[in-house]
Amino acid sequence: MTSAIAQTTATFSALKCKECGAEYELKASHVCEFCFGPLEVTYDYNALRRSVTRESIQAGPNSIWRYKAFLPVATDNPIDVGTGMTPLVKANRLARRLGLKNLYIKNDAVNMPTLSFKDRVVSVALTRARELGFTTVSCASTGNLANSTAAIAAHAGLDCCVFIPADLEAGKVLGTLIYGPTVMAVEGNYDQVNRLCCEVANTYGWGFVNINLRPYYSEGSKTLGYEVAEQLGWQLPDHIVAPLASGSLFTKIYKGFQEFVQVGLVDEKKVRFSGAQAEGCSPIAQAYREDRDFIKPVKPSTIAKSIAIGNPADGVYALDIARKTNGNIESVNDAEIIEGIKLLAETEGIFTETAGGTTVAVLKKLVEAGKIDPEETTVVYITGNGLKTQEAVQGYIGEPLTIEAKLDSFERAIERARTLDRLDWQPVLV
Ligand SMILES: Cc1ncc(COP(=O)(O)O)c(C=O)c1O
Ligand SMILES: N[C@@H](CCOP(=O)(O)O)C(=O)O
Repeated sequence: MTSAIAQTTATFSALKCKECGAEYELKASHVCEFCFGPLEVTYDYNALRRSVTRESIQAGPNSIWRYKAFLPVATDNPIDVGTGMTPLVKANRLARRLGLKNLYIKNDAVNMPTLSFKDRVVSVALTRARELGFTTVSCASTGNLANSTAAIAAHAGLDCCVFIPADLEAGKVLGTLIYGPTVMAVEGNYDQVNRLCCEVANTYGWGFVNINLRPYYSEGSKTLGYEVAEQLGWQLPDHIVAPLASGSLFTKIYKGFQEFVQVGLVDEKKVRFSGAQAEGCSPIAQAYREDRDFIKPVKPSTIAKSIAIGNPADGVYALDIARKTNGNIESVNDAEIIEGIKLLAETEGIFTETAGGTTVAVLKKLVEAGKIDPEETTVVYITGNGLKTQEAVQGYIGEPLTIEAKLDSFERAIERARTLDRLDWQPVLV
């Protein structure tokens, strides 16, 4: 079996406004000149139907690039740092705890190279940036995107300058600086960082992955839909639960499923889409609850900093998908987010960051409210790694028991652990 990237003629043809349908050439641009709607890449699905099969995908590399025909890059040598094809874990212990039967975790906490789903979108964006002739790349980030942009730019030999809010977690800041980019820590929240970056993008000839390259960048998230379909044996799940910040990830998983149906790789199915937000930044959940079809921007205040976007670019599209698929959008508070992180770690051995804690906590809330059928095949998207947001659980997970290097010290500690309720299992003696 070869793992070569299939030589394909480009199947993407234009940028199209999601609102008014105006078409544009494939340049670095993200907003419609007529109605200010977002631009999206269009594909020739008839050509894809003729040229792509399950077998041709499986013969491709063990990375997102096995789906290259569905991604907006022309080169046969994309930047491949092993991104994608992360495990789809059958989460039996978590399922039992919640009273579900068919629960899966799509684990992007172990994505390469920087342990979040952002490696997918950045691999696509920087490949496209190179094609469009950019030598400097940039982003407005809540942390994970900065990690990813810096790492993949380093690999590709691109100059890099990233913008983050100044109050990010240490792991996120260090996880960017290590790759040697220029890091601008902006005094302000993500929405202010993003506004500044829009101005910088108008002044400097840089490729901003989530601004002027956004139509290409966002397509990378479709691979989270494709992989789940392939890993479930070329079937769609019944229900997915995913975190929402800008709403882009959510809408692109939906687009990924739809495209696989459209080209005949999977059978049609109505997948329910449920979204998760932190209560301290839940503009989409609020609109959902209040039955509004517009988003009122909010000022974020939550430990879930990676998803703290108060003015979500794709919020209305995420809202629409949740409604039309009979899904839900829920929010949880910071204490529930911490419990969500612990629950996933203790049942499945997966340490997620605050975005994942939010998603697991929302899953629990939806199950308790009877909004997830125990029989449904449900996939929960875990999008980032807990090692980057250790501050969030500090003080909530106990301390190690310090002992002398002597057997009796150990045995006293075992007794102490039992009385402190820190040992709920019986040590086996020889
Ligand atoms: C770990 C993590 N999960 C989820 C999201 C949400 O993605 P989106 O902004 O596409 O909704 C982000 C960033 O926004 C993130 O960093
Ligand atoms: N959460 C992102 C920042 C925003 O990304 P976008 O896709 O919503 O533009 C990050 O990890 O930095």
